[in-house]
Amino acid sequence: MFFRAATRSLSAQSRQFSSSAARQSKVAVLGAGGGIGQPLSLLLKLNPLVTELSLYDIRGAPGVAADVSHIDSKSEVHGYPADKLDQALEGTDVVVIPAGVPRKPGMTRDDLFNTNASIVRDLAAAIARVSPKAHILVISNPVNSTVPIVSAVLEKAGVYDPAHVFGVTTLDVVRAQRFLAGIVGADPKEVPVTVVGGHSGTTIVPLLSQTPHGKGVTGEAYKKLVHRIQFGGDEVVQAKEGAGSATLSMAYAGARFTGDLLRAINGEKGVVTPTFVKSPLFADQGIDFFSSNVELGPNGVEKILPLGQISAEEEELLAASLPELKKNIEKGKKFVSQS
Ligand SMILES: NC(=O)c1ccc[n+]([C@@H]2O[C@H](COP(=O)([O-])OP(=O)(O)OC[C@H]3O[C@@H](n4cnc5c(N)ncnc54)[C@H](O)[C@@H]3O)[C@@H](O)[C@H]2O)c1
Ligand SMILES: O=C(O)C[C@H](O)C(=O)O
Repeated sequence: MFFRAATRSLSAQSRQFSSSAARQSKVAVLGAGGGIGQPLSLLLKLNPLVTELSLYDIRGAPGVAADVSHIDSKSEVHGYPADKLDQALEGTDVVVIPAGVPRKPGMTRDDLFNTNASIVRDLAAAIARVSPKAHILVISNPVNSTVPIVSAVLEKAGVYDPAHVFGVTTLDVVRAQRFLAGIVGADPKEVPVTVVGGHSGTTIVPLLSQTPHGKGVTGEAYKKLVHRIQFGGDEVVQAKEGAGSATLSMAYAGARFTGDLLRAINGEKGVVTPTFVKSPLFADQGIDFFSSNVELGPNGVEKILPLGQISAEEEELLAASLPELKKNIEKGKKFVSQS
């Protein structure tokens, strides 16, 4: 039931809600002019649960908005240039942040920290001031650090609600399902995979043993599959040869997670998907942000689900992920405390 909800396709979401009365949901995209921002804005325009779309970027958002606004779905679209961030955020229920620089070959996500940390910090400060009750979906890398940055900025401003801040790790789930399906010859929708931990290299931990198809992949094939899921982002970065990282698959993943949240906000029960949130699961080890299956509800994070039974190999992957995750989280927190 949980997995079915988490893996529902965008078109299924649209079909389900196109005829039912939904509440008003204003969604803002910060970084809407970029490689992810543009197709993400397109996909959000197609979601009937989005009633107003607010597109902001320091470059090009009014043009993207004019273009997307001609699509014959119901929502209103407005574009805002660099000096109109506050207007873009006014009255938003959900803010999705793909603003920031992407990797080039040879870089790690952490190499983006110096540029993206201040971008995300400043956007979070504006959200804290203008729309403090909004749900914030962070795509900008390094997610393991940018989510703690957003959280710390909101905390400093006295408006932090941990149930409203999410790191979007859906692309790891999308990849895990696609790659596993390719190996076992199944439809990706039928091979749901929970991916936990963080969103970079070895902090990405797929729990393949929890699915019948995943359990059947062993030995060298298992090792190769785990590596491909953990380093799928590098595959795209290398193939794009310096022109950026995943944009189209990320737009799909971002729209899927936003759609999941909007369905939960609209009262649908049993919407469960992995996301990187403030979490008690490893807090006793000083890791207070972690991605795991989360049940979403009208107020965002409804319930953080335990990892469940995992294999000895997954125990090892998890143990290997925690020190890096802890370092990334602390780096984000320190950046805000020293700002
Ligand atoms: N979470 C994930 O799974 C995931 C997947 C892919 C990419 N990413 C990350 O998403 C980010 C964006 O990637 P991209 O390929 O779209 O990059 P891009 O360079 O194509 O687009 C980024 C956009 O952000 C805008 N921007 C920069 N500073 C801004 C600010 N202060 N306010 C508003 N907009 C601003 C730029 O003008 C640009 O249009 C990168 O950090 C990338 O690493 C995350
Ligand atoms: O790999 C990247 O830098 C972008 C993104 O985090 C991804 O997983 O594709």
